[in-house]
Order: sequence, then structure tokens, then C-alpha cells
Amino acid sequence: MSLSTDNSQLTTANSPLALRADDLVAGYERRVLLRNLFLSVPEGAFVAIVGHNGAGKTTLFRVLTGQLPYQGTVEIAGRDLRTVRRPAVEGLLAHLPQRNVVGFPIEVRELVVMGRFRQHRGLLAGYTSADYAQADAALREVGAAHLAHRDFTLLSGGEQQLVWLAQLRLQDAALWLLDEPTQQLDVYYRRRVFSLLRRWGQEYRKTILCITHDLEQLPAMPGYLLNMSAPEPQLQPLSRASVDAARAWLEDEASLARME
Ligand SMILES: Nc1ncnc2c1ncn2[C@@H]1O[C@H](COP(=O)(O)OP(=O)(O)OP(=O)(O)O)[C@@H](O)[C@H]1O
Repeated sequence: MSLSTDNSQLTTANSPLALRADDLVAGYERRVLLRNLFLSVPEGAFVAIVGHNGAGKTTLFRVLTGQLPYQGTVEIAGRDLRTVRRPAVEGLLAHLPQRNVVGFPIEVRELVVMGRFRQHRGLLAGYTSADYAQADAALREVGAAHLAHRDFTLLSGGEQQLVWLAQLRLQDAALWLLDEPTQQLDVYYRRRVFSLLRRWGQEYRKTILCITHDLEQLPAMPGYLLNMSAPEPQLQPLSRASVDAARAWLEDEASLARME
């Protein structure tokens, strides 16, 4: 895969793009958070999105999931986002938000198997034993097999995050948006989740955009870094050096002052 720099962006010469943003502008009322953002994300790439609190990371996901109006052009797998009413329902992407509340008691395994929902749309028959086998396998992969028969609403925050990841694993969308998926996890599970994302991305050719404050996990990940607190956010190859540079920028008072 050859990388070329185009308008300060990393693009691949031959591989198709999972996501393209051209001159994207979005925000709230009088507050513009995404200013003329240009992005070209190749299919199958992992992109870690970092930045200060309030830098606009989740706002970018709100645009991609069709929840926020924007100016400019956004294409997902070559489709103009303006022509897609509900990108997740139509299977263009799967989204794991920062907080996801379930208001009724439900067994963990039943929640995970719902990741197969799109494949079953229109079918009167429920989930099959093959679907449940996939749910069980995903729970094992995230290290949460022991939670399969527990009531999801009674789990700890970290346990719930693992369950959502297992459910995500069952979704068929080629683009995954994860908003701080390791926020409530202990150090063991954080490492495990990043290594799973790496493996799932490669094995199932998923394009993964992952908002995270967990910089220490990133140098081991092949992919790209997008620092939303930078004056002109753009994709950079993930490496020890690029992560250290982002960390130095984020720890610097001067960079915070620029956001005000
Ligand atoms: N509906 C809204 N109306 C007005 N301002 C909003 C709205 N939603 C979010 N904001 C503001 O936009 C800014 C960016 O929010 P966003 O959630 O994108 O930040 P973030 O980079 O994801 O931050 P964090 O790391 O804290 O999750 C914040 O200052 C937030 O208060």
C-alpha cells in the first residue's frame, strides 16, 4: 500500500476510501467545532481520534451518524452522507456511543445477539442457534463469557463496556465508530480491547474510528492518529513519535488556550 500526501492528508493511491470528508464544517449555534476538516480514511484502517475534552471528537461522530447538520461533503464507502437518512440502520456504520443506557432488565447474551439485528430484519423467526454461538464467541473474545447469563443492568460500567464491544463484533457494518470504548476498563482489559480491535480490524477488514484518551495503548497499533485539538487536524501514521508529539501538544497549556 503506497501512501501519498495530498493536501496534507494521507491517502492511499489505490485502495478505496471508507470515509472522505471535504471541507467539513460543523458545530452548535454560534460555536464551530469542526473547521474545514479534510479526511481520507482508507478501507480497513484504524484511526485513533484524540484531543482535549470538548475538542469536537464526539461532534464528528454526530455528523457521521446523521445526528448533526454540516457544511461540506462527507462520503462513507463512496455514498454521499446527505443521501443516507439513518447511516447505522442502513448498515453503513456501527456506532458505540460513550454512554449507552438500557432501561429494562435483559440477559447479557440476549443483548449481545442483537448485534445480528440487521441480518434478521423482516424475519419473523428469532435468532438462531448460530447467532447465539456467535454471541457466545464474541463474549469469550472480550473476556466476558462469565457474564453471559447475568442481568446487563446490574453490571459494572466496565463490564457493560465489554458487553457492548461483544455486540459490536456481531454487527455487519464495514465502518465502526467507537467513542472511548475503554474509558471504564482496568489496565488489563484496556490492553486486551485494543489488541482485539487490531485483530478484528485486520481479520474482518473493518475500518475503525476510535475516540480515546488512552494514549499509552496507541504506539502498538498500526494505523493513523487524528488529533482534533491540532490547529488543522489531519491523519498521521501512528507511531511512538506521533503519539508522543500529540501527548506533548495536549499537555501544553498553550494548546488549551487555543480552544477558547
Ligand atoms: N447540543 C449541543 N449544543 C451546544 N453545545 C454542545 C452540544 N453538544 C456538545 N456541545 C459542546 O460542544 C463541545 C464539543 O463536544 P464534544 O462532545 O464533541 O467533545 P469531545 O471532544 O468529544 O470531548 P470529550 O473528550 O470530553 O468527550 C463541548 O464544549 C460541548 O459542551
